[in-house]
Amino acid sequence: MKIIVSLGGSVLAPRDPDRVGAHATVIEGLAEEGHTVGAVVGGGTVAREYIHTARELGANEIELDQLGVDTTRLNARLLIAALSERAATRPARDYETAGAALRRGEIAVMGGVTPGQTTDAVSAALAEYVNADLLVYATSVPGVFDADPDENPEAQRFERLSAGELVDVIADIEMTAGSSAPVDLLAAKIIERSGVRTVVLDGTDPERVERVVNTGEHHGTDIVPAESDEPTYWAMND
Ligand SMILES: Nc1ncnc2c1ncn2[C@@H]1O[C@H](COP(=O)(O)OP(=O)(O)O)[C@@H](O)[C@H]1O
Ligand SMILES: O=c1ccn([C@@H]2O[C@H](COP(=O)(O)OP(=O)(O)O)[C@@H](O)[C@H]2O)c(=O)[nH]1
Repeated sequence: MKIIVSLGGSVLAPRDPDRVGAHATVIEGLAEEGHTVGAVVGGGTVAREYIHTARELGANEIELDQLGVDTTRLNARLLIAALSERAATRPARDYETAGAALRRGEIAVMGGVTPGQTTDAVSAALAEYVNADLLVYATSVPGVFDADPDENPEAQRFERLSAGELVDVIADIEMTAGSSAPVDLLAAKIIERSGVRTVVLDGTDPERVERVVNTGEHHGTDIVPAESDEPTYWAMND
């Protein structure tokens, strides 16, 4: 299968070499099993530290986003450092470069691409560009909820959402540089138009990524194409 894995910066914990190494081991394992694998790495706490400081200094949101992009590329280099020579030697800065690496049988690694989005959108765009079979968001919560679970203990996790429903859920989440969301709005729209099979799961344990790829099993949120005849969260709760 052709798989794009979006590694949330909060999950990669760049100051923890064991965590970075564990994610690299899973990605390498998938490649060794014959899968074509691309990884996109987020900015995490380091990005947010830079963004917070620069915001205090009066930088605008585009300047802050660019700081975030640069930080995601540093984190991407950390993942590359943990991967074997199967991986491209530097983070791809555009989708053509990443796609060419995948065609050569390499593990492509990306960070951010441009201001006004997050690496969630990079992951969705790369998945669409290479016609991926599966897009996995390894984030810091077990899926998409009807409210921020870190703020609302009553938040309910969606087992399944259509891509259109995902857009509706994400649309109200504030988007400033460094803001948090399980999937950003542009990513949700790209997932909707491309119909790429998508799963949002808690990637703290990298083995969950391997399991969803090889068995389809997970305890996160399935984002299914609109025409899916299986009931989604709202249908079940009418
Ligand atoms: N509706 C929601 N469903 C799930 N998580 C949400 C939602 N709204 C906000 N969040 C927040 O989004 C965070 C995940 O986004 P983010 O911090 O960008 O993680 P990552 O590093 O994986 O990209 C969660 O920790 C959660 O607090
Ligand atoms: O293509 C991109 C990727 C990232 N970012 C900026 O970098 C920050 C960190 O990226 P991301 O949110 O994906 O990191 P994570 O949430 O995974 O830590 C984002 O909030 C944006 O401000 C951006 O502007 N364009």
